[in-house]
Amino acid sequence: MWWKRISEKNFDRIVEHFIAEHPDFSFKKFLGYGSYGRAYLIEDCSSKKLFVLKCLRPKHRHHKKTIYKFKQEIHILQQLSLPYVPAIHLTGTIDDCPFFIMDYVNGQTFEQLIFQDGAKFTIVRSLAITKQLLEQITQLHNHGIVHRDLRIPNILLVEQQLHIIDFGLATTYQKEIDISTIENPKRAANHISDLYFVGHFLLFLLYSNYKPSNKKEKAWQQELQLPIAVQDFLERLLWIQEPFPSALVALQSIPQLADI
Ligand SMILES: Nc1ncnc2c1ncn2[C@@H]1O[C@H](COP(=O)(O)OP(=O)(O)OP(=O)(O)O)[C@@H](O)[C@H]1O
Repeated sequence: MWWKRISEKNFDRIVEHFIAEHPDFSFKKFLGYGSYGRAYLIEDCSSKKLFVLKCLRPKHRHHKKTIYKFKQEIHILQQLSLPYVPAIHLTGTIDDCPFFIMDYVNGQTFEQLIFQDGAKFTIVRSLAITKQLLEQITQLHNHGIVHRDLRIPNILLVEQQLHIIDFGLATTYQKEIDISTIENPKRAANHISDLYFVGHFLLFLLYSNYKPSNKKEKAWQQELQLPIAVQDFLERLLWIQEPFPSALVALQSIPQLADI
């Protein structure tokens, strides 16, 4: 019956069964879940290539707004054809829940690198990584898409190359937004949102190398004691100072070695 609630565990079994019945794929494991979706690792039986099946969580399967958002993620990924964004290979529904199959990004998220592996990023390395991210974001914006969720679990490193996943909050780039009307930079449908997230991403990288000298927490400007060019750059990303007018200008404004 349509109103019957399926537990997430039962749903995992339904997905596993669906994959087992599919002639092309085999089920490997459950990867994780977010607020909208559950993700599973699957393998193409002939090429042995790994893919991710992302499915709407069953508790949302009758929520029109959530289904719309989920389908928008599919639509956005279908529009993009970029080497650092997973391509979509198949879409469909499992027990009334929409799903899609995309490339598996076989790397580590920056959340894993920093908090599990204890990776430390110097200022120079942090800026080099941020430069790569800004190059990708500039391209995304040129394709008319804003990601709006560029957090450390959604950015992965694969052999020194960054990859971006989870386009669940992405939207089309709106050119005509008056910046003075933006109340929440995280939700803005233009560069302001992604640059704000890049600012936080860069702070995570820089804090990986920070050793607190006393227990009292201070503002990042006092704790990190960054070269002024880096602090100014961060403050513009975070909209503490005048924001950059585009991701391209932010990219062109990355502090150079001589400024550090
Ligand atoms: N293309 C992918 N390649 C590798 N891992 C992925 C991929 N897509 C998702 N994952 C992993 O699967 C897990 C669940 O991802 P999913 O995007 O469903 O949820 P989420 O990131 O927590 O966010 P949301 O709340 O936006 O749905 C996460 O651990 C994520 O790293």
